[in-house]
Amino acid sequence: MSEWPQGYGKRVLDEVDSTLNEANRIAASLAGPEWIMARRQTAARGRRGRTWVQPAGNLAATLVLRPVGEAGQVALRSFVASLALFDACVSVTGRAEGLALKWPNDVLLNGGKLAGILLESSGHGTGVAHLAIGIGVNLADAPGADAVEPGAVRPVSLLSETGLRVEPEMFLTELAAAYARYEAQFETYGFAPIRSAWLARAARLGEVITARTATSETVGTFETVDADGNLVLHTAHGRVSIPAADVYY
Ligand SMILES: O=C(O)CCCC[C@@H]1SC[C@@H]2NC(=O)N[C@@H]21
Repeated sequence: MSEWPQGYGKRVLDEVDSTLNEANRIAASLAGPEWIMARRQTAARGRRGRTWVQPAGNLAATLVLRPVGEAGQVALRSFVASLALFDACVSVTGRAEGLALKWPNDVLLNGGKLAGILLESSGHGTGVAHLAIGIGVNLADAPGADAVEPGAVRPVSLLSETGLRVEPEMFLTELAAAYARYEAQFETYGFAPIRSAWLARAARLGEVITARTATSETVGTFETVDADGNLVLHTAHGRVSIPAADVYY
């Protein structure tokens, strides 16, 4: 069991609309990074405007930061957070087998979606005033397959896949400790080591995948993630670099 990381605050709420909303409300008053956890969310959101379903016993948390740097660099914390999530899963289960990262930042377990991340920021000019990293982990229960769109990875829970019951607050401590380690690495050495570590845990690297946006679909071999965090596919028309999309297998 890890120690709570120094320099990071924590607040635990019984109920809130969304920990991302709470992050927006308190960001200006914070002196340092703060984790907000909620046992229940009444209006949780996922990526691309989707609703996030949070059965009881699952983790819902948001980390609020005031990062230095321009927006593109700040957004790379999506990879920092997904690596931390991966490590927290290893800490609580004692094994990395079956775990993988799906671009841009989902954590998969046995091929199903165990956890998702949603980054939101408020900005001024090219900078970012605060960054909120919202994280949902299906610890106890996963929403039914009907809660996700056709073709999406099926949701799974840690309990159903491993038989392990992990309390949200205990998981949050592992997550916060892992995040603090990767954040320190990112601040000292930049994106390169984070990128390498992420690629070493990537799902479907070298395989044909589909990247979809609201207006386009690209099919190609998953070559790499570049130095800006873009998904790089080798397609019939050459190399394509994709900054934002949903990936389908
Ligand atoms: O679509 C995804 O995969 C991202 C899901 C992010 C869910 C988390 S739960 C805590 C935080 N609060 C929210 O309203 N959403 C994020």
